[in-house]
Amino acid sequence: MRARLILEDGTVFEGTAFGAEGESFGEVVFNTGMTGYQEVLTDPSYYGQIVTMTYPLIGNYGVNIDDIESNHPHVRGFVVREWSSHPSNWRNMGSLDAYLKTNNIIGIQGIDTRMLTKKIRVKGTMGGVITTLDRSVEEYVSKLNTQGLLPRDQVARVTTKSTYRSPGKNYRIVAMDFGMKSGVLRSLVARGCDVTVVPADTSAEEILNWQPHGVMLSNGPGDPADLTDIIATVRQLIGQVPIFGICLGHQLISLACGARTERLKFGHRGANHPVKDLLNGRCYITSQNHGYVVVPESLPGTGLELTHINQNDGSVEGVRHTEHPVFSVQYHPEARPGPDDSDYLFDRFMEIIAAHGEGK
Ligand SMILES: NC(=O)CC[C@H](N)C(=O)O
Repeated sequence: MRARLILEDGTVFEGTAFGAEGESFGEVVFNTGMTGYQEVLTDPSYYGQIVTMTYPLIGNYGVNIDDIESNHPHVRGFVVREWSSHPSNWRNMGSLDAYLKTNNIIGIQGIDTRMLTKKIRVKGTMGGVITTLDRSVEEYVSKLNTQGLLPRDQVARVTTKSTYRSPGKNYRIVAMDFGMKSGVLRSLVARGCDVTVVPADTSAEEILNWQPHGVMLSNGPGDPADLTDIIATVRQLIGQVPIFGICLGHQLISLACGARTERLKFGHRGANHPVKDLLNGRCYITSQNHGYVVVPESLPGTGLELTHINQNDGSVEGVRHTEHPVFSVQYHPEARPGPDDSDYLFDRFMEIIAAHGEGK
């Protein structure tokens, strides 16, 4: 069946449908990972986005029940050069096509994903629609240019509805779930932590009532500056308890301290972004998925100092507080998908908690 991807600037890509049928609007972004498509599909940070994979063959190892980062896919659409109809892997439990159909995600394949990616790189992230319907291009373009593409309450839509706990014998951690990948929870559980996962609108008072040794601020979708209530909560927590922020969590810490965030032209999404840790001088290959970034010029006077920089574009990849046990990174130390190079940051969190306990 014919499918089209139409961008807000009027560009039309003709391909064939895979996954579900119909039409789906979203923000068109690209991910450069060669593998990890199931983790990408299920990462709640991609809520509202149509994701293009730049690697030309996707689906070749099928899908399974382990490589998921949440209960179901969150992308609005999936774009590939070619999907593999004959997946082969010892863990394979089904095809990508069937998985997308089951989860009602519309896909398009057979388009020039290289041209699409170059267009996004030049013009920046754009709105788009994948459709198998016969509506006119003009109709779609006018809709894309007039309607607000993404809701502003994305975090409220993907956060846990109720508090849950993963018991452990090590430190008590409260994780604020803004659309948390399960990899974050797994990395804490792997260190024996007793983790209580709370909804995004939980107050600082409620969080401190759990008497946590540390608070984890998770990744999540959308523009961090929209989350004024959560920023106020984070501000109240700083100085009370050790805090580690990942991606959206990092942006919220920065905003809570008075720094600013801005939208990147086309974002960082992939599994091989080089980041330098200024504290140990080493470069790490990191897993990334973000469209916003902390403005470096806004850091002075906030109490935050730069700890990590992106080696490709020099952007802010990590900060720490100079007075309080608070630190954060813009990328994904939990990997999934991507390299485990930055796993040591969870150990750093444990060390910071231990040092904080001794100082009391
Ligand atoms: N993975 C994330 O937490 C993404 C954070 C934020 N939504 C951004 O796009 O920058």
